[in-house]
Amino acid sequence: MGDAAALLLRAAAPDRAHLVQGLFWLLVAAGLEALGPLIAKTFIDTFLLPRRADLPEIAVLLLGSLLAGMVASWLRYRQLTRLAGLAMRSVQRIRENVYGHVLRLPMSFFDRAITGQLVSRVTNDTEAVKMLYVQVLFVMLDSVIVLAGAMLAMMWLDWRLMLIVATLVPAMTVIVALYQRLSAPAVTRTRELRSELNAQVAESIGGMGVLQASNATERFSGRFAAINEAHYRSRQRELRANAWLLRPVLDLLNVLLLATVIFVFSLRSEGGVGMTALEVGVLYAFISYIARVVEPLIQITMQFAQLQQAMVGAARVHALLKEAETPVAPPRGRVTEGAIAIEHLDFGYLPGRQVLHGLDLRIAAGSFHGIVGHTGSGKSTLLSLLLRFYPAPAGSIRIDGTPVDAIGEDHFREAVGLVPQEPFLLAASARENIAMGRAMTDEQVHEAARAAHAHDFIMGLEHGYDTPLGEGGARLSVGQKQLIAIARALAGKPRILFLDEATSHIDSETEQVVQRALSGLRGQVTIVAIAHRLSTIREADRIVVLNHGRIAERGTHGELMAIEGGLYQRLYLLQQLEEEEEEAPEEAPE
Ligand SMILES: Nc1ncnc2c1ncn2[C@@H]1O[C@H](COP(=O)(O)OP(=O)(O)OP(=O)(O)O)[C@@H](O)[C@H]1O
Repeated sequence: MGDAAALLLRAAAPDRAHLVQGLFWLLVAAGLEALGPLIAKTFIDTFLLPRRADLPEIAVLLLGSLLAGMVASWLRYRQLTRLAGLAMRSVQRIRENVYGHVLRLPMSFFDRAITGQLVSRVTNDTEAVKMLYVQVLFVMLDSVIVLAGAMLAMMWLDWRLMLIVATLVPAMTVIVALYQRLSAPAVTRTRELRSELNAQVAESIGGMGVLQASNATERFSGRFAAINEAHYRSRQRELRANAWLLRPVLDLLNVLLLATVIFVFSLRSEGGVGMTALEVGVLYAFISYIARVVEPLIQITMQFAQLQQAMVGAARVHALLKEAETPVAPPRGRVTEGAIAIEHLDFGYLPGRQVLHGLDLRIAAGSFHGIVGHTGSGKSTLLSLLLRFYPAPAGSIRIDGTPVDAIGEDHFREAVGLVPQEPFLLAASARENIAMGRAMTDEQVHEAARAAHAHDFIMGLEHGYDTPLGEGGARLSVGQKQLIAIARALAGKPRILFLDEATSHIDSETEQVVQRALSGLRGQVTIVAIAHRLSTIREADRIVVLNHGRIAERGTHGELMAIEGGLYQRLYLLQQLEEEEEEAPEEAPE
C-alpha cells in the first residue's frame, strides 16, 4: 500500500499545483451541494408550515438553490475531467518510466525474467494504476468531500442526530477491512494468473515452429485452458466477496439508519413536546442528507474492489521499478584503437560456481581473434563480460588501457558492435534494421551493407532498402538476416566487433560471404568471433581454445593443428568428419 502510494505521488509530483487547485474547487462544489437540503429545510420551516407566502423571498430562495446546484455541478464536472486528465498524464509517466527502466536493467535480470510476465507489468499493471487514479481515487475523493459536506451540514442542524448517522462510517470501515481480508489473496492471484496467461501466449508465439512441429498445440491449448480456468475461478472469488459484502450490507445499514432517525423523532414527539414545525424541516433535511451520506459511502466501498486490484498492480510496478539498474559509468576513458587486455579474469554467475578461471589474454587492436571450445566451456560468458552485460571483476578487462567499466555507456556502445547468434530483426525495412534509429544517410547505410556483403541481396528485394522484412525478418533466410545484423553492427563504425556464433546456422556459401566480410575488415576493426564452425575463424590471427573456463591452447590455425592430440586438432578433425558424413549420406552402408 505504501509502495503504491509512493509510486503515485512521485508520478503526480510535476502536477502538484494543479492537483491542489482541483481539490480546492471540488471542496467548494461539495459545500454548494450541501446547501440544497438546508435551503429546503428553510423553505419548509419558514414558509410552508407557517403558511407564509412571501413570494419575493421564496423566489430568492429557489433561485439561490438552483444557482448553487448548477454551479456545484459545473465545478465538479470541470474539476473531475481536469483531474482525470492529470491522472492519465501521471500514468503515462509511470509507463514510460517502467519501460525506460526495463531497458536499463542488467542482463542478469533477464536471466530470471519471463517475457510475457514482464510485458504484463509494463502494460496491464500500469493500466491498473490508471484505473486507480482515474476511477478510484477521484470517485473516492469526490465521495469523501460530499460526505464531509453533508456531515458538517447535519452537525449544524442537530449534532446528536448527526452522531447517529456518523455510526455508518465505522461500520463501513469494518466492512471494507473484512472485504479486503477476504478478497486480497484472490486479487493478487488473479493478477499473477493474468500475467501467466500473457507469458504463455508470448512464449507460444515465439516458439510456434517448434510447437507445431512437435505436435504440442493440443497440450499447450490444454495448459492455457487450465490457467484460464484458474483465472476465472479467482475472479469469481473476488466478485463473490464483492457481491456479498459491499452493496447489500450497506443498503441494509441505510434502511436501519433511516428507521433509527425516524424512531428518535417519534420518541421526541412522544416525550410530550409535540413535533414542532422546526423539527419537520430538520427531519426532511436529515432524510435527504442520509441519502447523500449513503451514496458516497456505497461509492467508496464499491471502489474498494477496484482499489484492491489497482494497489496490487501498483505494487507489482513498484517492485519492477525497484530492480537495480545497470550502474552508469562516469565517462572517463575512451575506446581509441580497440586493444583488449584481459588479466586474471575469474567469474561465476552464482557464488561458489566459478565459470571462468584466471584468464589472461591480449588482443591487439585491429586483430582477428577466434574463440572456440566445447559447449559450456565459457565462450559466451567471456563475450558477455567483454560486452559489459555482466560486471567483470575490477581491473580484469581493459580496453585501450581503461578498465572496461569506466568507459561511458554511450561511447562504449558506439565503439563496440555485436553480431549475436540469433539475429534480432525488427518488423521494419532493411534500412531501418541497419540504422536502428541512428541518424544515418542512405550512403552510410549502403556502405555498411556493402561491407557486410548484404548490399546485393537487399537491392534484389522488391523495394530494395525499403522492403519491409516482416516480424523478426521472417521474409529473409537465416544467412541474410545474419548479413543484415553484421551490416547493423558495422554501421555504427565500431572499433571492436564481437561475433557470437554468427555462422552456426548458415550454409557454407553464406559463411564464405561472412568470411569475406570479416577479411575485408581486417586491420580496421578488432574482431573477436566465437565460432562453433571452425572454418569461420580458420584465417584468424589467433585462435583461443577454452576448456572448462581455462585457456587450453592459443595460436594460429596452423600452430594449433600442429599440436598432436591437442584439443583444437581433435575438434577440427571431428567437425571435418561430421561435414563429410553430412555431404555423403547416400554412401552409408545398406
Ligand atoms: N546466465 C547464466 N546464469 C547462470 N549460469 C550460466 C549462465 N549462462 C551460462 N551459465 C553457465 O556458465 C557455464 C558456461 O556457459 P557459456 O554459455 O559461457 O558456455 P559456452 O562455451 O558459450 O557454451 P555454448 O557453446 O553451448 O554456447 C555453463 O556451465 C552454464 O551453465
